[in-house]
Amino acid sequence: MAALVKDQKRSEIVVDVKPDMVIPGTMYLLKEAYDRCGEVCAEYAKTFYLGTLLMTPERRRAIWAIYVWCRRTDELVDGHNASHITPTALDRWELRLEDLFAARPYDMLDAALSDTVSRFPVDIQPFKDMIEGMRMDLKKSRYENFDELYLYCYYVAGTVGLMSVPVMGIAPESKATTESVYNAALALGIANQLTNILRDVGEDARRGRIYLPQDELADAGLSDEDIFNGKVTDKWRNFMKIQIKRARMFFKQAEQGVTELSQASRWPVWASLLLYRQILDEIEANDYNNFTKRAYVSKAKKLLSLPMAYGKSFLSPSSHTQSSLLRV
Ligand SMILES: CC(C)=CCC/C(C)=C/CC/C(C)=C/CC/C(C)=C/[C@@H]1[C@@H](COP(=O)(O)OP(=O)(O)O)[C@]1(C)CC/C=C(\C)CC/C=C(\C)CCC=C(C)C
Ligand SMILES: [Mn+2]
Repeated sequence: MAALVKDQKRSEIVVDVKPDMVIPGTMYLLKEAYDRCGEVCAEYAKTFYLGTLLMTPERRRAIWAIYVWCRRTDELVDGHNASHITPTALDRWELRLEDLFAARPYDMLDAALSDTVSRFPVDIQPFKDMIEGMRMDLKKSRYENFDELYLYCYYVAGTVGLMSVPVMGIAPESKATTESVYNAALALGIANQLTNILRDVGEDARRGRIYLPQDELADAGLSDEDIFNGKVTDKWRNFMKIQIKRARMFFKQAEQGVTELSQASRWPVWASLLLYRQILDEIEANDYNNFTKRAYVSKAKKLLSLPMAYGKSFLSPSSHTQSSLLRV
């Protein structure tokens, strides 16, 4: 959060940015705003930031602006001041979102996103839905079944995919339907969030939260108490195997869509997909102890993923002979 608040003074300068009208000084301020988003992104998500460097400059800075808005939204409920956050504060954050979509940004980071949404066909709904996910997080700490958990994952993570595709762009030569690409983007968000949840079981339990389907826990002969006790048993291992399998299924679903994105956008997406998916391998390598051991992908493995992602980014989009993703 320090990176977000570091330049509060400068943040008061940018108001009412009209993207295509050059008011003396405005372009400079906008550049500064985007640069700040890049810095935040580099600080919080180094590998992902590296990945964005291959994108076209306009797309790259737009993704940074979206990243920063998501990070700030998450910080509202997970950051240092989280205990003071009420649904009213989230309502105010949503009004601020509406203002920035109407070209009335509140601070410099909002100004960057305001400019982004004026340049790319980004819809406000996924942003509103992410705020809804944060509201859900404030009032709910258990999920009855996978449907309920899926909805939460859509709100806080699937939305990121929907926000990003209009910026990343679909390859002009792709024959895939727009709908299928959005579905893949949604699947990547869900896969990432399920992975997050499986990695953080212990950490979340210590905050009294269990983001696992209660009915599936019961089917596996497990209760909340077992999670709070944090003992790795065969019941737990079997339960985890099923959860990991499902997360991998969503990653698989996402894979086909990555190839349909514009060439320069594929690398960062492949990189994040490969990196995040490896967290699941690490949970297995930890013998499913996600209570006291944090699954962590080593720097060496991370580095190895980058050329692999780069290679995959040259796979061609679907041709007219591949039917499952066809654009109609
Ligand atoms: C066709 C196709 C596959 C297109 C690609 C679509 C795409 C770019 C999908 C991105 C999916 C993605 C990276 C989702 C993020 C999921 C995530 C980790 C959400 C986290 C939510 C809250 O969880 P929690 O509080 O439990 O987690 P922490 O303990 O706090 O970590 C989030 C933290 C919500 C906030 C999300 C972000 C800060 C990430 C935003 C990322 C982007 C805008 C960039 C996406 C671009 C790339 C290249 C991955
Ligand atoms: Mn969080």
